[in-house]
Amino acid sequence: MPRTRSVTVRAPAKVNLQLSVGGLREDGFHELANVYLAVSGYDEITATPADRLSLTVSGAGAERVPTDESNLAARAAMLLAKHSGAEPNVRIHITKHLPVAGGMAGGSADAAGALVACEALWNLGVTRAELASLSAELGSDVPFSVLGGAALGLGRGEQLTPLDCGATYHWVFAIAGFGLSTPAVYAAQDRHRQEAELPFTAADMPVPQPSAQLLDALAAGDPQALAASLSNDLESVATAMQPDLAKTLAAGRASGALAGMLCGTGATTGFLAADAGAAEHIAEQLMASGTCSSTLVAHGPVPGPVLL
Ligand SMILES: C[C@@](CO)(OP(=O)(O)O)[C@H](O)COP(=O)(O)OP(=O)(O)OC[C@H]1O[C@@H](n2ccc(N)nc2=O)[C@H](O)[C@@H]1O
Ligand SMILES: Nc1ncnc2c1ncn2[C@@H]1O[C@H](COP(=O)(O)OP(=O)(O)O)[C@@H](O)[C@H]1O
Repeated sequence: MPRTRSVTVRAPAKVNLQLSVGGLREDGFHELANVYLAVSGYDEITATPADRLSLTVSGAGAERVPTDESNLAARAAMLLAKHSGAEPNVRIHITKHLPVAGGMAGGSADAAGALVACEALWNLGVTRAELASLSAELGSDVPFSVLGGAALGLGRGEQLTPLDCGATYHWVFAIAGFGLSTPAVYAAQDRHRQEAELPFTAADMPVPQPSAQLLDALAAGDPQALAASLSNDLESVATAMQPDLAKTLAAGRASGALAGMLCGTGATTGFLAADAGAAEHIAEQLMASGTCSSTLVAHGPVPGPVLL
């Protein structure tokens, strides 16, 4: 029996511990070796029975999120309804806390949250693994947002293998006052490779591989070793597009972070801290530096979307 009352889910952000970008494929996506970690910053997604599909958004950056059928959460509800033969008769409300176009997979979190909320509302008995596999058509990051935890993502990021984490890792995220478009950053990386006369197509480049050093450090629960293994191939091109990011990275590193890096395609920067106390200190220093608009102190791994 479908539920008659609202279902609310909180859905986490992600950080990429390794983002190795291989060649451009004919379908317009890049081959990746993408190591994901779900972290404790969340959007909330509420699904309420209704006589048609509708969507509203509130919270930070809500004015930059579409409320029509292009919203990833609305697309998720339509996809699940089609898959299960249900009618997408649901009112979805998203409360944004995650940065929009921030490289933390906020939109993917909203899609994952909508899938989990609608699955519960319509009482479909679809497993989390099925939701993850279904969700790949919504976006490359959405399957990870459905599963959470830590995982290696191959292909365009959607082919997931769960990873062991030997510890909870503490992070500070510096939210920028601007966003960066994911396709624009990937395209800038391709242009850079072409201008440098480097190979840039999947036909001419090897498939990127996960770093054994990173996976060992992650499993060992050693933040110092993890810090030494973090990498993001898109950091230099994104920093060239938004030079202010270099100032934020410098400020976080100077305040005692074990490492600082761009989150995905940005514009958020992430700083790994030795422990929870160090994370609070780094967040204070980052705000005092004036190089970001806000900070998020978070830890990971955390599970995927959870019913509240
Ligand atoms: C860079 C990453 C790292 O996790 O995250 P963000 O920084 O955006 O959060 C992802 O690759 C983003 O995944 P996602 O945001 O789901 O992207 P999608 O909707 O699948 O694709 C949007 C566009 O990004 C580019 N794209 C995406 C994934 C990929 N492997 N190669 C690409 O070239 C393509 O131009 C594509 O049209
Ligand atoms: N539910 C959603 N939340 C945020 N952005 C969304 C959503 N649905 C669609 N979008 C669009 O996707 C773009 C990327 O959003 P987001 O997922 O926040 O960033 P990123 O891909 O950098 O992690 C936004 O600029 C917005 O236009």
